[in-house]
Amino acid sequence: MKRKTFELYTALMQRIDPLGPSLPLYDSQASRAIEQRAAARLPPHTLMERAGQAVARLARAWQPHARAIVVLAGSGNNGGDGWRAATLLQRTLGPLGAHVHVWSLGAAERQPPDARWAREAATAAGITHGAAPPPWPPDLVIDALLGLGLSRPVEGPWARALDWLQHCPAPTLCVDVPSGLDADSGRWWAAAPVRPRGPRITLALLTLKPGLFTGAGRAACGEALWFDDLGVASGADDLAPRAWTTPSAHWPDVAALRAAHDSHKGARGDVLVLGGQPAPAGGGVGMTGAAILAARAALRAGAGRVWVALPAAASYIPAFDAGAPALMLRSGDAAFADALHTRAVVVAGCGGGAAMAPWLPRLLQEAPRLVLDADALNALGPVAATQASPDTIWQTRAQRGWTTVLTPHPAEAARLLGCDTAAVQAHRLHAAEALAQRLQAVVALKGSGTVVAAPDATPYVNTSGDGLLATAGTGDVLAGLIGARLAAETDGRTPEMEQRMVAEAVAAHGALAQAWKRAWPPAANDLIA
Ligand SMILES: NC(=O)C1=CN([C@@H]2O[C@H](COP(=O)(O)OP(=O)(O)OC[C@H]3O[C@@H](n4cnc5c(N)ncnc54)[C@H](OP(=O)(O)O)[C@@H]3O)[C@@H](O)[C@H]2O)[C@@H](O)CC1
Ligand SMILES: Nc1ncnc2c1ncn2[C@@H]1O[C@H](COP(=O)(O)OP(=O)(O)O)[C@@H](O)[C@H]1O
Repeated sequence: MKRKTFELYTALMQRIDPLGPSLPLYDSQASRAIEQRAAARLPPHTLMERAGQAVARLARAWQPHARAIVVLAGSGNNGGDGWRAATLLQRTLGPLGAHVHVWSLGAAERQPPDARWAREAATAAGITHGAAPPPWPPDLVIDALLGLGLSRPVEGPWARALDWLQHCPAPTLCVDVPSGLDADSGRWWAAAPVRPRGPRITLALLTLKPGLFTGAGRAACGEALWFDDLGVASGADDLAPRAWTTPSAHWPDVAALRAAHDSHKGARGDVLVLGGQPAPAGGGVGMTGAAILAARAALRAGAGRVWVALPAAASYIPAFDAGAPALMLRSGDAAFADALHTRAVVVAGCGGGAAMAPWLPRLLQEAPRLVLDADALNALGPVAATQASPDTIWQTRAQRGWTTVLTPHPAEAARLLGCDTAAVQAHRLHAAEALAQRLQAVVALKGSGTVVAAPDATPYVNTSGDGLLATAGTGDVLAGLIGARLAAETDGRTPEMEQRMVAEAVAAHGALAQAWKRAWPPAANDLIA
């Protein structure tokens, strides 16, 4: 398709840019409320007509040569969108020799009015349909089985249809929410993991939902996520978003650092990384590299001075890091005293093993700016799992206006919350918020679609990054970046600013993976080379 025609077909919709500006995300309850308000002021079926048109337009723009089209339509309004798109596609592509078949599931008599209208119009237009796929192989599939309405396991014929969808090699356009995905949480409700065989894109309708961006969301949506607000500007509504996507990664700001002619290394902010242990022969866990990665990341991101300290007193301290000679390597005690003196951000945990536990009380009581990662979080487990009462150290830190950031991956978050990893992954936003509230801290719950939560605040969901980050040490890099981001801001800060700064560092971390252009995947250190 010519570029101009593609642009014409997609003019009213937006391709979501993972590195783009912050966007509001609405859960299913708010989306339904926005829909009902809009429907009340529009002629009947307007939203479904617009939804059908949007799906048909994107389908034609994406797969202009498709002539054998299967639409999987469920029994709700998601299926209604599919029926409407089928009619519109048959109308425009039929004269060109195309055939559109609807594979419908669920009881027609239970369809909501809009969906019934769309189905009846389709059957009146002669669209072929049935309770099974057609005998011919499709060259385009439209998934309109389950959308906003899914919130329980998918079983029986629905599960078999999902299985067919996943194994189908044809390009698939998912309507609103990929079938099987929970729009609110990003939980995947089908038994087989999300692994579509063919190319896939998703078109979100009316609102962007948080589940599209976190947990299984990114994998389920496929290569691209498009958005059509159906002419209803949800931002103008008084309904609060459930979350925001992370702000675009304008940090580190190299131009600003260049322009700061009157600055000096002390003005850029200081970071101390307390972590790492030498090899097992030295009694440690052999993870000094983790601390070095965090420290190099902080340096690379513009921190003025970065120290590395090993937490175990008896540990051998390397003379210097040949890959980053600007790092200053010290003993834990000496470095911590310096860090307190200079108000450095202390990033604690990366590869610190069991040696982190004895440090924790001191860190929590004395370090005004603290990022707790990895082994520091593991050492916290029993502390965090108890309900916080007003006199806990967490409350005290918050009352003093001190900064506390935790960066758990899902298994670490599960240990802190006293549940299992699956429970965290099933409710990523809730899990991050619960921890943030309990510990009065900013919490970055890592994984696809990192959630950055803070007490009494709307969380951010990160849109940048991809599977390239699924390699050892990338979490240490993130901890260092967060340290540098916080260190750069020495003046007055509010909790909202701190949450935003952490979100910016998370977004910048993901952007590192997206900027990777070489044939071989990066190791963690390559991302900051
Ligand atoms: N509101 C909006 O923003 C707008 C909405 N629009 C569109 O409507 C969609 C929402 O439609 P919706 O509310 O009818 O829900 P939907 O996703 O079709 O699912 C409900 C159906 O699925 C069934 N079902 C559920 N779980 C199941 C399971 N595990 N296994 C089997 N069946 C299961 C459920 O059955 P039941 O629970 O009744 O047994 C019911 O029949 C939305 O995603 C968008 O595409 C746009 O047109 C305009 C703006
Ligand atoms: N599939 C993925 N998509 C996006 N980000 C990912 C993915 N896998 C891992 N990441 C990111 O990579 C980092 C891994 O951190 P972590 O699990 O702590 O690793 P390590 O402890 O080895 O450094 C986190 O920032 C996480 O969000």
